[in-house]
Amino acid sequence: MRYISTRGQAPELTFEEAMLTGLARDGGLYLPAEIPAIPSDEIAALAGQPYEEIAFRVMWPYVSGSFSEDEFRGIIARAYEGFGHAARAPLRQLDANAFLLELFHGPTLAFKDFAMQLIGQLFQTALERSGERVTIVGATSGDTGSAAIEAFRGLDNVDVFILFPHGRVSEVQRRQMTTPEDANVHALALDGDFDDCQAAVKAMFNDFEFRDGVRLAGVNSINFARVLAQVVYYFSSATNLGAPHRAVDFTVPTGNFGDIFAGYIARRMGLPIGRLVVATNQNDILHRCLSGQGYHKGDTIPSISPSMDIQVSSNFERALYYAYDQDGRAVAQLMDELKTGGFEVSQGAMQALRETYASGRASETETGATIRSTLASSAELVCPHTAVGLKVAGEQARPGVPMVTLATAHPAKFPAAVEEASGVFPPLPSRMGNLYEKPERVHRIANDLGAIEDHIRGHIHA
Ligand SMILES: Cc1ncc(COP(=O)(O)O)c(C=O)c1O
Ligand SMILES: N[C@@H](CCOP(=O)(O)O)C(=O)O
Repeated sequence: MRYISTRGQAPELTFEEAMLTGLARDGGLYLPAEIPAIPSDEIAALAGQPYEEIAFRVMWPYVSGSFSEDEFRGIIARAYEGFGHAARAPLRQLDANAFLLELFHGPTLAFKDFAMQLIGQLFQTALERSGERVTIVGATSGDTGSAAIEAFRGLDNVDVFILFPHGRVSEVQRRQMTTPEDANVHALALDGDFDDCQAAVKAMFNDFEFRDGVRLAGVNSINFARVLAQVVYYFSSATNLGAPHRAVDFTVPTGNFGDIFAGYIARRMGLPIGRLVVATNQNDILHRCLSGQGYHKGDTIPSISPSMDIQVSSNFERALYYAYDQDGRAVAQLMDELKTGGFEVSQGAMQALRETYASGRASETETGATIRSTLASSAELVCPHTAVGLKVAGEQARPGVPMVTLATAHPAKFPAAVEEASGVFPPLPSRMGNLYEKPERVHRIANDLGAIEDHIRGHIHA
């Protein structure tokens, strides 16, 4: 399997090379040159299999040139052994056709663990083989950072630097990033918002001297391995609900578009997903775009679902690549226009997007009301991101078609917002230990590329 850039101007890579490379050298995002299809009978045979077996069968065609079968089975086993639920991604029924896919049983209580635990193992295997070391730099609005730190802390051949927006993540998210004692973990609180953090990471990748000098690697969803790991739970949940013999719809609380794009890949592989519904909070640039208003950046407004407070939705570039018939030049042109504020989507591309994606938004009031109403109707306390999804799923549900909403984080990651909405304080699961009592270690940093690069160069420990 070869991997190509959405902008068409970077070298083609293997899976392992693309995984260790992060952003393509033309600024684009890597994608498999072809998306392998799984025949219907093989999809049917996934029903009832352990999560790890489904993960192997779904991902194997993408990675087989880079890892042996035994290696990859071992990687998957180690990635998910620490999850707090035997099913890894259990489905919970809310009513006749409404389901929650619980993706928060991993070590940091968010869906990011599904991919990050896996790529932690993939990186270790690849780096031990090559004897190389890398510097991981990531941007987070809260969950990617904690999951990345958990997956890479303590490794000798990796330093992990995480940029998060100062004052704009929840206390639990911040503590998950600032309390690990490992010398290779570096939490950086940036004076700016998530988009500033993400722009800084992309700028570091585009500074080739810095990039090559520190052997930069990325674990944001610019890394296709992140997206690939998330394809698996679409298969595990849909086959549990009767796929491939019937279609299933999904609603995905969306910010950087990685999670919902994984659903698109699953659909292209043959999983009968009817609709993929993008659910946004009040930072609704994606909903506006999918409603035909173009993609135009505004100010990011802090919300009670902070992990989705995003304007530049990184993986939307991958969706545009397919909507524009895999025309890298057209994508590069749109991304150039985005630098100065935004772009219009052509009629043909808009039609292609609408064939796959529907969308909706939830205001702050609606998010809080959904946390309350879900608790009342289903005795289920949900996090604000999941509540955004449930509100939109309620509007988009179709008679007779199961609608699965992705429960992307545990409510205990956002206790203040959940308690204010519901009157119930969500306690941290006991496996999180004494997170609230541990000392924090964090470096506050200006939104200045030179200062960030200098800090990173000066703090690589290996
Ligand atoms: C809890 C939570 N829900 C939803 C999202 C949005 O996911 P994506 O960025 O893949 O669209 C995020 C951030 O990634 C998140 O942390
Ligand atoms: N919501 C994310 C933002 C980064 O997204 P990623 O999927 O590209 O890593 C977060 O929690 O950090």
